[in-house]
Amino acid sequence: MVLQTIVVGAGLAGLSAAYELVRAGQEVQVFEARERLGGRVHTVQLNAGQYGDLGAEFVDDNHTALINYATEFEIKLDPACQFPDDLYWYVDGMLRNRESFSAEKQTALENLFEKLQLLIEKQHDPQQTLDEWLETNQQPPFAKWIARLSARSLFATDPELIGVGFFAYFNTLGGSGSNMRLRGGSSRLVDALAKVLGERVHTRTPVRRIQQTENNLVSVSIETANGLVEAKASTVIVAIPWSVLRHIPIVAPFTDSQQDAIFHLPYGSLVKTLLQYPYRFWSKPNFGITLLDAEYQVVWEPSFAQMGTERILSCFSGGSRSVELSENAVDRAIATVRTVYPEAPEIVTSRSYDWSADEWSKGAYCYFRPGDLDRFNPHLMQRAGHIFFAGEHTAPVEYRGYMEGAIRSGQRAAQQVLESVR
Ligand SMILES: Cc1cc2nc3c(=O)[nH]c(=O)nc-3n(C[C@H](O)[C@H](O)[C@H](O)COP(=O)(O)OP(=O)(O)OC[C@H]3O[C@@H](n4cnc5c(N)ncnc54)[C@H](O)[C@@H]3O)c2cc1C
Repeated sequence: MVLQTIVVGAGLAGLSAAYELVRAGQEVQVFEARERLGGRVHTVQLNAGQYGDLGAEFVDDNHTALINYATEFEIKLDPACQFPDDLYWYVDGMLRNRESFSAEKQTALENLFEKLQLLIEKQHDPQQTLDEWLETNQQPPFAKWIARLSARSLFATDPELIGVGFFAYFNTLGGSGSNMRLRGGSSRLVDALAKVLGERVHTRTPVRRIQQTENNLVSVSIETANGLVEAKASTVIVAIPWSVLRHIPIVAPFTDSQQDAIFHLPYGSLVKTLLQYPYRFWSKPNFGITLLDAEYQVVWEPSFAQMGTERILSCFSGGSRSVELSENAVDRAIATVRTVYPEAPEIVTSRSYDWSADEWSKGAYCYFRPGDLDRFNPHLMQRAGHIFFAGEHTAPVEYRGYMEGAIRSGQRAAQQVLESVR
């Protein structure tokens, strides 16, 4: 039997693609390697009915595709952090927000972002890493410190690796600074999409090989409880990270540039650790987002709008520092929180996840090295024969590394499939 469309991967990209195709009256089957759905969206339950997200969590107010789905599925969005008011830095042993910096530091920050803006207005993708640019442009030490910290905390990579063009471009984008969270956790959206798709979604079915055959069908080898099964489809949407795809044999009419991108698109490293405390031990009702130059570079409170006296802190470690945490991740997160709040009590419970060590994501999300925007970007969302691509890495640059990017890419891939069969 020949299926209409096979979707590989049930993260938000694959599920959105399948959902849009089903809405358009197409037949779809989704194959997911893990036992659970959602991929890098992973809500977990903690004590006392509270929950946290080990993967994606924040929704910007310009993430309209996600907000539209949330409205459609009647999932409420709670306010989270508001930028820049809720942003704090732990500098010289003190918590500071932007207003409490000295005039000299404020000017250094303003100049940094102005110079980055000017840089990309002149050159699309300069051949320098963020670190090289900071040094050659003789930025003051405070500006360098903030920029390096931002690379780790936003892009999950090191300033010695990320291209200054991508860093600058991304920093000039974004919503108004008003952030939200899906009430009940990000997995609620995954569950809502999966509910509509029903039995079309299959878990514990890793795809081991993809091949476009001579008769223009795509043959997909799927591992099942009963062994390897071959399925054939007219079109396939591959919605898995390319950090994983590069390890799967795939035969398709790729261009050299597409192959280059599949094999070399880099992914950041990220450990996210949730610490649940018995009570709130900070003075402000809203913990805000605190950036610090430690093993974890960002700490915030995801339980702000949740019931109960327990409070959760999310700790985020990006780049090479996250790789060094290994099995001590929870202890290191506790120590990081105590750097800022020495009075922090013993935790009630914790959950931690290393996304680089995860077999089905092999990294956090993609980033671009110097020159990568020009080298990879034009090829990421192109089809190869009857094989189409979705996933945050194939979204418009401003939505990369976001749930919004995953959803938009899934919707775009579904549209490409529909146009191809018309
Ligand atoms: C720690 C962390 C924090 C984040 N924070 C935010 C945030 O606050 N806000 C935000 O918007 N975004 C955030 N993101 C990014 C967001 O999670 C991703 O951009 C988005 O979820 C990616 O969705 P996707 O569908 O492209 O990929 P994935 O979610 O990775 O889905 C791919 C799916 O394919 C499956 N798969 C892989 N290989 C195979 C195979 N061979 N066969 C079958 N299935 C396979 C995987 O198991 C997975 O389920 C965060 C990411 C991480 C890791």
